[in-house]
Amino acid sequence: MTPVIETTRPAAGTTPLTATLAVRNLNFYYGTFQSLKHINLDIYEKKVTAFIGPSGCGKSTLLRTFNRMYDLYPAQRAVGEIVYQERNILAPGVDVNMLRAKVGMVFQKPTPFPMSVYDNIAFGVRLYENLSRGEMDERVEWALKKAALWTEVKDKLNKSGLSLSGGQQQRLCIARGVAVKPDVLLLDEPTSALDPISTAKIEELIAELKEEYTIAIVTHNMQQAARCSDYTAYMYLGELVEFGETDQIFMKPAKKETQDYITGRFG
Ligand SMILES: Nc1ncnc2c1ncn2[C@@H]1O[C@H](COP(=O)(O)OP(=O)(O)OP(=O)(O)O)[C@@H](O)[C@H]1O
Repeated sequence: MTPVIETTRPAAGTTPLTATLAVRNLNFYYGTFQSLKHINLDIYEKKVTAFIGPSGCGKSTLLRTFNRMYDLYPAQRAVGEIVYQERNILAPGVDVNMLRAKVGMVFQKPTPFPMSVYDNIAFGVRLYENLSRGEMDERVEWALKKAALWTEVKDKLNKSGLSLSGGQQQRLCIARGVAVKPDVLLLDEPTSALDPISTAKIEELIAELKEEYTIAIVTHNMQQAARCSDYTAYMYLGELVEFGETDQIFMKPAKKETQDYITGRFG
């Protein structure tokens, strides 16, 4: 098969992989509608996993199971196992607030809180830690540096987060997620509302963040998946069609459906 999209990342190393999240026979229901069917896959530690597939195939639904975001809605139900730190996070009795601190999420549309840049970061940290003012200042600076935003906002820490540009707001949301020191960052189409320069900044940021965090990203942009991710999952109609190293998925997909989707012959 001819290469479909060239990837430029180095080949995957030989270091053994650790599954930060192990998804086992996961099914998901919106009321009576089943939107995920028997999903099995591992999200590897300190790797970027991209979820691709046509609209409505279940990418966001799957991402939202990883920190039980769906729990906020009574008719939504996940059945199966997602093992994180040797525990099934779907089981009753899991501390969902703690889970969401460890498995943070950034949404498609930037969602800063209507408060200062500083407080956007400090707000979440205060929920979990009791830091002195000096320690909090350090944490805010650290998180903004991690999100490659510090130099742009260091003189505007008391300005509203909503006064920043769209790209800056999205990096503020990433800083907010990173500030509570999570293990996993879930990014749901994080650049779809951004211009190419902001998109490039977020992609660079993803490459840096994966040194320390496990990242799962939903994207409609094939080039972005090819550029940013180490592993790619192709989904269709609630099923996981193919999962593998990004190079393999984009250059030599095993399934014809995957090939058709990434070459644009589908949908
Ligand atoms: N709140 C909801 N209530 C009922 N059905 C829903 C709800 N949210 C999503 N669905 C359905 O679940 C399926 C999966 O939706 P999901 O949003 O996960 O897809 P997606 O792959 O992320 O799509 P997109 O790329 O368009 O964002 C779709 O059939 C959708 O209509």
